[in-house]
This record gives sequence, structure tokens and C-alpha cells, in this order.
Amino acid sequence: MLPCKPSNHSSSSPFNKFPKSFSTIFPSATSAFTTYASISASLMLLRSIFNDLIPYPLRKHIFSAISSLFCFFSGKQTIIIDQSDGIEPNHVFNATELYLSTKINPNTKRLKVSKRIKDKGLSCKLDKGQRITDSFNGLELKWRHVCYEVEKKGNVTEKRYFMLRFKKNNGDLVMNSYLPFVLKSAEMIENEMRVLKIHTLGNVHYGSKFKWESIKLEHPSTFETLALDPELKTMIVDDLNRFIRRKEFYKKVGRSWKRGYLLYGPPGTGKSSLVAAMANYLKFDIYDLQLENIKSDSDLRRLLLDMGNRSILVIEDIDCTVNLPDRGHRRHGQDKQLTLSGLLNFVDGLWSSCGDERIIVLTTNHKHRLDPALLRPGRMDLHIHLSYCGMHAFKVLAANYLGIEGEHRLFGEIEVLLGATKVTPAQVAEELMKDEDVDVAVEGFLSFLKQRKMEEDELEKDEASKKAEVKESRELKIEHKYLKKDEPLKKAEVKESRELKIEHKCPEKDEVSKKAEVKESEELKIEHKYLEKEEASKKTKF
Ligand SMILES: Nc1ncnc2c1ncn2[C@@H]1O[C@H](COP(=O)(O)OP(=O)(O)OP(=O)(O)O)[C@@H](O)[C@H]1O
Repeated sequence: MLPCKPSNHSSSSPFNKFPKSFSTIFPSATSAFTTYASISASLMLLRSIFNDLIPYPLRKHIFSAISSLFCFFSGKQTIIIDQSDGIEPNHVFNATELYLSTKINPNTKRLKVSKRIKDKGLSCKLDKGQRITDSFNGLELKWRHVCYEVEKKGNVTEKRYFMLRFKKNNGDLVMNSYLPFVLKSAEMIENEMRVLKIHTLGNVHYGSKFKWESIKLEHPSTFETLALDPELKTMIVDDLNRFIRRKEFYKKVGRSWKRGYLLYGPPGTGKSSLVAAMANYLKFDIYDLQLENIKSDSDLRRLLLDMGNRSILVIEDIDCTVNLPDRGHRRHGQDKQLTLSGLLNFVDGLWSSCGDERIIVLTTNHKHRLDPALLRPGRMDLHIHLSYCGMHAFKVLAANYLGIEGEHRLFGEIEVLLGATKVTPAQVAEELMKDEDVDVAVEGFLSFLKQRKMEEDELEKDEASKKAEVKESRELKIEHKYLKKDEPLKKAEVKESRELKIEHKCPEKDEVSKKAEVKESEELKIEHKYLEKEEASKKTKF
């Protein structure tokens, strides 16, 4: 530690080390402060006089003329990016703000930090007046965030812009490469930070008009956690990637940039989980449309037009939500009802072109019940069948729920049973969650499968015996019918035989009568002979 020197104004004062003239040149701290205060007061006075005397438009012109003059001599070029373009927000401004928030460094003196409840982390922005230097392809780019106040009819509003300065003659590079790079980077950052939402029809309806209401989508399903056949999974992911990167292709071939998926399969096979995985993968919002709440085609049209881009419209259980009459079956006086054609119009009609990057997903447990018009190519581009759990899907679930990477001693037995039973991924998931101990959980699942197999076998037996019963009763019915059919035949036969008998009896009768006739003729003959004899004797007497 340095020893404290006693204060001695005579020779030890630092000021005394300088020549006498120096202390007269530099004023004391008090007089310097007084001078500063009076200068700034005069400047403020001048500023308010300037503001009062010169109207705002003229002031603006003066300032811009001064800054142009300054730019001319400085050898720099300047780009101004205003907060708004007329009444619309300026997309470049928002993108710049987002991009620059990633360029903040420890030298940045003042930041604005915020976080909304739904945001993932803190968001930092440049405060007004702050500067940042960026570099791009060896070019130095100086940004400044400028805020100013505008007074209009007594109301003061704050306006903001970003000022970008760079060396002259680099305008082309900045306009054609750097600013597009800023926009692209901002889009990527936005995707990264984007809070996905699920929109549903609110309970409240304003003047009988339903409105979308949204909450944060927190479904954790991803393609990694989804238990699907690997080939099917790859096919779906490839299809989504192709759809996203083919904006220009859709334009070229004259199709609206949308894609339709039909997911079908038994309950609990992961249809809703697949929709959530798609949304998380693409960073698309979900619009969950419950058709049973919609009364007419015009309601449907309005809701669909209210949807945002980069979204997935989901209509779950389309086969049982509503009974949609089609164009031909619309009853007279019911023009306002919801129709199948109204829905189809959205799927591939004119309304479908209102909006970009839209995916439509219909789900059903019974594909065969759907109207063929809905399944026509071009409406539902891909039909995805989600089925019972196979070994691949089981391994994904075992890894997710129990952390089993690779094999387990009971997997062989499980594979055989899975091939012989019908178990949905939802049932597997439920069983695997029953215990935290891996072995206990897998053993539990194996006994569940055995139990299922026994139940299914019994059910099969029951069904087989029922089928046999049904078959038997059918045969009996057929026999009965045959017998019934035979009865008139038999009656006819009996009648015929009777008639034949009668006919048979008749010749007997004839014989009797013939005999009688013969007898009669014989008697007549005898009578005749007797008469002839009598006459002959009479003749001899005479
Ligand atoms: N393929 C799967 N991969 C991972 N988990 C799944 C899968 N299928 C079902 N599950 C699990 O089962 C639960 C229910 O599945 P989900 O709701 O996706 O089935 P669904 O086919 O949509 O059923 P429903 O037809 O009844 O709506 C999910 O929360 C998930 O935990």
C-alpha cells in the first residue's frame, strides 16, 4: 500500500507540477460543470425555438438534407428500413430486428429484454440508439436502431427505423445478397423460436358466428417417438419434405400449395399422434375443425378463410362426425346447411387456393364408410394406414418408455405373440408405463400378451362355434324352405295318384257293367231264341 502523503498545497499538489499557465488554461471542476450546464441549456432553448418556429415537415427536410450532405462526403451509403410500409408492418424491419437480436455482443450497451408466458426463453432486442456492426463476405455493415417521436393532432407516437451504413459501391451486394440473407436467417430463427398453437372452435360464438380460439400446442409427439414401421415413417417424412420445398413446382403446374392426408386405422394406433408429429416437424399450427359445430357452408368458408398459412387443418373421425348431404341431396329450402360439396370445395376447389403451405388431414377408423368423392385422387394425396403394433413399433415404444436400446431376453417371445395378436400401440404404451423397473414392465407386458392371446383364441373358438351354429341354422332353414316348396308338389302328386286310382277303379266299374251288359245281351239272346222256338211250334200246329 502506498503511504498517504499529507496534503500539502505548497509543493506536493499535482497541479503544482504543471506550469502556472496550465492551471489557468484548465478551469476548476465547478466552473467546467457550470459551463456545460449553460451550453446544454442554451442548446435546449435553441432546439425548442427551432421546433416551435419550424414546422415538422420542413424540419424533416432540413435533417434529411444535412444527412445526405454528410453521406456524400463520408463515402458511405445508407439504407433506411422503416417500421411500417404505409399502414402495413414492414416485414424487413421485423426480420432485421430478429436477426440483430442474435448479433448482440457484450459491447452492446443497452438491451431490451422480454419474455411472454408462452415464449420458450428470454428475447433480447436492441434498445433505441444502439449500434451493431455485422460483417458479410468481407463487407462491414453498421446498423443503428433509431427512434423518434411524431406529433399528430396532439398525440405523440414513437416511430422506429433501422439505419444500415456500408461503403459506397456495395449497394448491389447488400440489396441482392445481404438483405435476402437477413430475411432468410430471420425466418429460420422465427421457426426455431415459434410457439406452435392448436386452434379450436371456441364455445363462445359472436352473433352465432364461431371463431377460432388458440392455445399453445404442447403435444410432445415427434417422428422419433412415433412407433411406426420404419419404411412408413421414412415415406411420410420424405413426402412432407418434398411438399415444403416444392413451392415453385406447385406454382408451375398450377396447383394450390396444399397436401391432403387420409389417416385410417383402428382406435389407438396413433392417428392423432402422427398429426402432432407432423406439426412439430414442420412447425405448423394445427386447426382442429369439429364439423358437428358448423351449421352451414358459409360458416365453414369463413372459418377456413380465417386460418393462417403454414398450418394443418384436421378433421378427426370424418366418418362419424356429421352426415353430410351431397350436392344432389340438398333439400329444398336448406341452402344454408353444411354439405359435402362445401367441404370438398375447400379441399380442392377455389377456396383451397386462398392460402399457402396448408395441409389437410382427415382421420377415420372406417375408411370404407367414407364417401368415394372424398377419397378421389387430388383430394387426399396420400392414404396412410396405421395398424396394430408390430415388433419395430414395439421396440420404439420400449426405448421411449423403458429406455431399452437394442434387445431384451423376452423380446423373442414377445415378437411371436405380437405376430399372433392384435394389440394397438396405445395398449402397449399403457402396459409399459405400469412399472418403472424394466424387467418387471417387460414381464408384465409379456403376460398381458399371453392373456390377450388366450382371450383372442377363446373369442375365435366362440366365433367359430357361432359360425357353425349359424351355418347349421341356415341349412335347416333351407331344408325347411325346400320342404315347404315340396308340399304343393306332394299334394299335386297325391291328387294325381288319387285320380289315377280313381281312374284305375273306373275300369273295374266298367267290367261290372260290361258283365251286366253281356249278361243282359245273353238274356236277350235266350229270350230271342225262346220266342223263335215258340213261333216255329205255332207254325207247325197250323
Ligand atoms: N404409433 C404410436 N406411436 C407412439 N405412441 C402411440 C402410437 N399410437 C398410439 N400411441 C399412444 O396412444 C395414445 C393414443 O393414441 P392416438 O390418440 O394418437 O390414437 P388414435 O389412432 O388417434 O386414436 P383414435 O382413433 O381413438 O382417435 C397416444 O397418446 C400415444 O401415447
